[in-house]
Amino acid sequence: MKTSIATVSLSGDLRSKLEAIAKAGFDGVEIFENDFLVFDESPRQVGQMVRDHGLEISLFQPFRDFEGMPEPLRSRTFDRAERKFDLMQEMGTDLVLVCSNVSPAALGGLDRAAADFRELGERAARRDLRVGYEALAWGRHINDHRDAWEVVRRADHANVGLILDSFHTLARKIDVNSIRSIPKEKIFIIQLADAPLIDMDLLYWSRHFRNMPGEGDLPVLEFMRAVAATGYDGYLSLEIFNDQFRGGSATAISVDGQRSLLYLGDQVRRTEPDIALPVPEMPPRSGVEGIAFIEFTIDESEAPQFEALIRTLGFRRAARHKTKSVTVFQQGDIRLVINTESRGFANSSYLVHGTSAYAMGLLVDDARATHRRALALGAETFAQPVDEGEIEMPAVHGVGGGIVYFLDRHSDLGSIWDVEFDPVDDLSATSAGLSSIDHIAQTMHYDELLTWLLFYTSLLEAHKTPLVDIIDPSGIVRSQVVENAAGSLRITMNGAENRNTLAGRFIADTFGSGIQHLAFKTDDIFRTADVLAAGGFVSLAISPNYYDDLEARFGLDPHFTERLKAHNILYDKDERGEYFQLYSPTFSGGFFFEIVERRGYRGYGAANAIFRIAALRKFLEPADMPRA
Ligand SMILES: O=C(O)c1ccc(O)c(O)c1
Ligand SMILES: [Mg+2]
Repeated sequence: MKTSIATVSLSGDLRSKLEAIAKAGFDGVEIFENDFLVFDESPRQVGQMVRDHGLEISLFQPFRDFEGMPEPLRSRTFDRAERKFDLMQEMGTDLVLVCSNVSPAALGGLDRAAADFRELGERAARRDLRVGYEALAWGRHINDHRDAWEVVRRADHANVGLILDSFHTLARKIDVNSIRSIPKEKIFIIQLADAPLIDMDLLYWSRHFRNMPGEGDLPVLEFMRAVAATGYDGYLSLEIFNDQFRGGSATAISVDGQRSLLYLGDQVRRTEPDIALPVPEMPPRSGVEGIAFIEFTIDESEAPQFEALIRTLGFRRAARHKTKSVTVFQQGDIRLVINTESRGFANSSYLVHGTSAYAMGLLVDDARATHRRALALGAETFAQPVDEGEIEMPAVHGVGGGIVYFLDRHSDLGSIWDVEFDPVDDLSATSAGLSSIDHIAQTMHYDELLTWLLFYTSLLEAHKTPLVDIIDPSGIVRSQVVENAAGSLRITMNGAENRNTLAGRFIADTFGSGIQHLAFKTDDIFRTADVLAAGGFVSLAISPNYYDDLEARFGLDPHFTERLKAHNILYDKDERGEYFQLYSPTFSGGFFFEIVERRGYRGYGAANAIFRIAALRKFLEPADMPRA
C-alpha cells in the first residue's frame, strides 16, 4: 500500500518535513506550493531532495480558480498553468491537483468546465503530465465530488482525472456509495482526512481542524471502503490542515499519520471483499480481558511508606520475585507490582520521573500477536535482557515513554507469576473489597491526546468516547476515554493545555506524561469506606457545599447525602444508573488512587472532576488556594 502525506500537514521547513515523512515510512509526499515558495532551493533541487529521502512526489498542489473563467481571465489561467507545468517537470512530478473554482468571476456550467479541462488535459499530455480535479466543499459551482466527476467524465481526456478528498465528501455528508461506480483509472489519487464533528463554516473547519483518519468523527472508513470497491490501488495520501499539527512535532505527527493509514487499510481489508489495495497483513485488533498489573518504580527508601499506604487500601503482599527486588501486592484481581531495582529500565524511569506507575500489563487474547500488530503500526518495541528461566514479556513504549506489556492466558506468559515469583503469606491486611481496576488515568500534554487515542484504538478492540472539557481552577483539561464494550479496558486520558492546572503540574513535577491515578472497583462503596477508615486510610476531603448542591440537584434523601458526606464520597447519576467515587490525597509526584462503585453507570463522573481537582489543590497548597 503506497502512502503519502501533504507537506502542509507538518511543522518546520521543507527539509525537516521530508526527513520526518521519510523516517515514518511514507512512500510519497504532496508538495504544497507554499512550502516550496518559501524554500530557497530551485524546483530541481527540491525534487532531488525528495528523491534523496527515498520519497516520490505524489502530486503538486493546489492550482486554484481555474475552470469556467470568462476572458481575459481564462487565458491567464492557462498561462499560469503552463508556468506550473514547467515547475512540475523540473521538480519531477506528473500530477497536479486543481481544486474547484471559488472565484466570484467563475461562470459555472458543467460543459464549460469540461471544455476547460479538456484543453488543460491536451496541454498536460504534451508534457506527459496529468491533471486531477478536486471538488472543494465550498467551491463556487462545483462543491460535490459527483459534479466534479461529471466534469471529468465530459472532459473525456486520458490526462484528466478525479481527486477524491474524504473531508470534502464527508463534511457535506455526500453518499459515499456514489464513489463505487467511478472507474478506478479515472481516480488519480485519494486524499484522506478526518475531523472532529464541530458545527462551523466548512472552510474554517477544513483549514484548522482536520485530523488523521480515526482521530476524528467522520466515517472515513466508509469512504475508503467505497474507494477500494472501485479497484483503486494507488496512493492513500494524507492532507491534514490542523493548527495543532502545524505547531507540533513533525516526527510524531508523521508516525501518527502512517499509523492511521495502515489501520485504515487494515479495516478496509477486513470489511470489503477482494480489494486491489495492497494492504499489509497484520494480526487483528486485540480483545482486552483486563489489566493484568500496574508496575510502580520506587526508590528502596520510599517503598515502605508506599506499601503502608496500599495496605490501608486493603492490599496484601502476595508474591516476591525470585531474583529481583520486585514484589506484588494483590487484592481481588488487582496486582500492583512494586519495583525497587537499582538497575534496568524501572530504575532509569525512577531517576527521570521519580516514583511513578511506569508500566501497565494488559491481559489480551494473544500477547505476541498483539505485539506484532503494535510493531506493524509503528510502535516502538521495548525489551530488556531477561535472566535464565525468566519469560520475556512482549512490550512496547506507551504514553510518556512508559511501558505497555502484553500478557495472555494461553501461552507460557500465563504462568509468569508462578515461574518468576514466590508466593508470600501476608495476613496483615484486610481486604477492602476492591475487585479490579476500573480505569487507568493518564495525564499528558493536550497535543499528545490524539496520538495515544489512535495508539490504543488501532491496536485494541476499543473505541473512544467524546471529548469532555474539565474545568480546573487554573485552566481547561481536555479528557477523552478509550474503553471496550465489556468495560474491562478503560483508559481515561487527560490532556493539559497549560502547566498551571493540576494535570499540567503533574507533567511538570514528574518530568513527563504518565499514569496519574488508578481507579479500583468495589461492589459496595460504603462497606469499602468503612474498612478503609478502620484501617487508617485518609480520604480526600470534599467541600461540604458540594453535598448541599448534590442533594438539591438530584433530590437526594438527606440521610443518604449525610452518608456520602461522612465518607467524602462523590456521587453522579445518569439515565443508566449511579456512580460513587472516593479519592485518596496525592502522594509523591502527584499520584493518587480512586475507588469507584458503578450501579449501571458507564461514565466517569466528569461533573465531579472540578470538585476533586479543587480538593486536591487544597490538599497540595492550603494557603495558596484562594488565589487559584
Ligand atoms: O483549503 C483549501 O484551499 C484546499 C486546497 C487544496 C486541497 O486539496 C484541499 O483539500 C483544500
Ligand atoms: Mg484536498
